[in-house]
Amino acid sequence: MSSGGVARVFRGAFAHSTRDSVLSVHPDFVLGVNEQGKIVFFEDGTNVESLSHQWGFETSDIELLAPHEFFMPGMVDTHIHAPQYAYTGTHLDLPLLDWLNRYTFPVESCYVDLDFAQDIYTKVVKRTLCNGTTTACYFATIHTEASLLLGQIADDFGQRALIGKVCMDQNSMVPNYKEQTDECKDETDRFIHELLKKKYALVKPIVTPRFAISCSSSLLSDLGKIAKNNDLHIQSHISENKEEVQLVKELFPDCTSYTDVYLKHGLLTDKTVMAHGCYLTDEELMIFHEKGAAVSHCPNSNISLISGFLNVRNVLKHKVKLGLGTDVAGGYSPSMLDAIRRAMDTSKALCIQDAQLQPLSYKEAFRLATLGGSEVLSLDDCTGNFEVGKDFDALRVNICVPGSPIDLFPRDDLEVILEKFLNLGDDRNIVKVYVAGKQVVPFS
Ligand SMILES: O=c1[nH]c(=O)c2nc[nH]c2[nH]1
Ligand SMILES: [Zn+2]
Repeated sequence: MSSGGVARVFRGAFAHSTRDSVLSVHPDFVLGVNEQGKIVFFEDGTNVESLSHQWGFETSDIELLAPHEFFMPGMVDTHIHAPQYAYTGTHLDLPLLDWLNRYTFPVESCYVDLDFAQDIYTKVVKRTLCNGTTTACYFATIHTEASLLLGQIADDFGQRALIGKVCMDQNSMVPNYKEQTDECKDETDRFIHELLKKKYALVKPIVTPRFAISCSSSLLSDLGKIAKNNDLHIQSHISENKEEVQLVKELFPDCTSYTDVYLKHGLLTDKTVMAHGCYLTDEELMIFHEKGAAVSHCPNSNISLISGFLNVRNVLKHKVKLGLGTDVAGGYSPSMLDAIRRAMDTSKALCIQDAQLQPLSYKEAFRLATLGGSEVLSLDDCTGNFEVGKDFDALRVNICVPGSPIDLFPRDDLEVILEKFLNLGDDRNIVKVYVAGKQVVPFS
């Protein structure tokens, strides 16, 4: 395309969320992307002539979408365990703590083997990208080298990612899967500095205490300091299952709540994302709000491990930042479309129990999977929707691909098409994926 600051121009239907609107649909818009992958204009299709003069492109160079196609923002998986992809879709017969001991820790301990890591990590990055996850917030394992490898693979395939080397110095059930406290702190420092040294444009480290049960108080404090000194993101788990909440109470008797454990150790900041939160009290949600900390709602995992139901309405009422996570492999699906569907199912299940509750709409679930996720990861200045100045992270969706699981009818408008895609679509309908303006699916 001609010079003048625009590298690609698309024209067709767009759907996204904004700060003020849970769903904004534009049946005929034009969007321009510059060489740096940033959106430089996003306007009504009737402005195309003046835009072509202003930005110096030929209208014949515009990429036109078909009537059954639309763009939506790439989805943000705010919580996924890359190593657990090795057994996704299996091992869902035990509650959380038994599940960790029986299946998760033995598998995660294998990532000392970099060939094994390379295979699984390549597959999880490719699978999530094909399913429309343009940004992923990953847990890796305790192994620094394999965690760095996950960062390299995400960078190679062009996925935006936060990568966490898992920190744990307590593990009575699988004692070979933990580190000594000092070693864990030193390796976390090394991981952060090695990853930052790579200067990947879209891949950054995130401080990752596994959860309060597998970390000593001393390790939690060290990690709080590391995050503060390096201005880093933090991720962990909180209040997923009743047995876990009870054990945390016993392990940290000086703390008033599970939230207080992380608060006291400097781990609850405006760059913190905590997965699950099914049993957070209103007082704890108020602390989340005050600190600007976020919750990752992982509905597939919450049901699969029989953990609990997160009341999304109550989280939103407390103005706590909220996004969706697949939580592979406690959640059996790596697709954020599944997370959207399970979030709506969970909300409806809660409505069966309480007729006063308002179910989550598909529009709200769409927002959580896109803009909400970007807010959770404090990346909403660069991704989450099609605002000018943000990176072009987008899915080109085609409802009428061969073998499509969706049928369209003449009266289906853009909102109906979007709703059908969210409820019925899959990776066959996601014909192209862009991250920061670069086409990353189909793979080059
Ligand atoms: O769903 C979960 N998956 C995990 O790997 C994990 N570790 C601590 N708590 C956890 N919850
Ligand atoms: Zn998890």
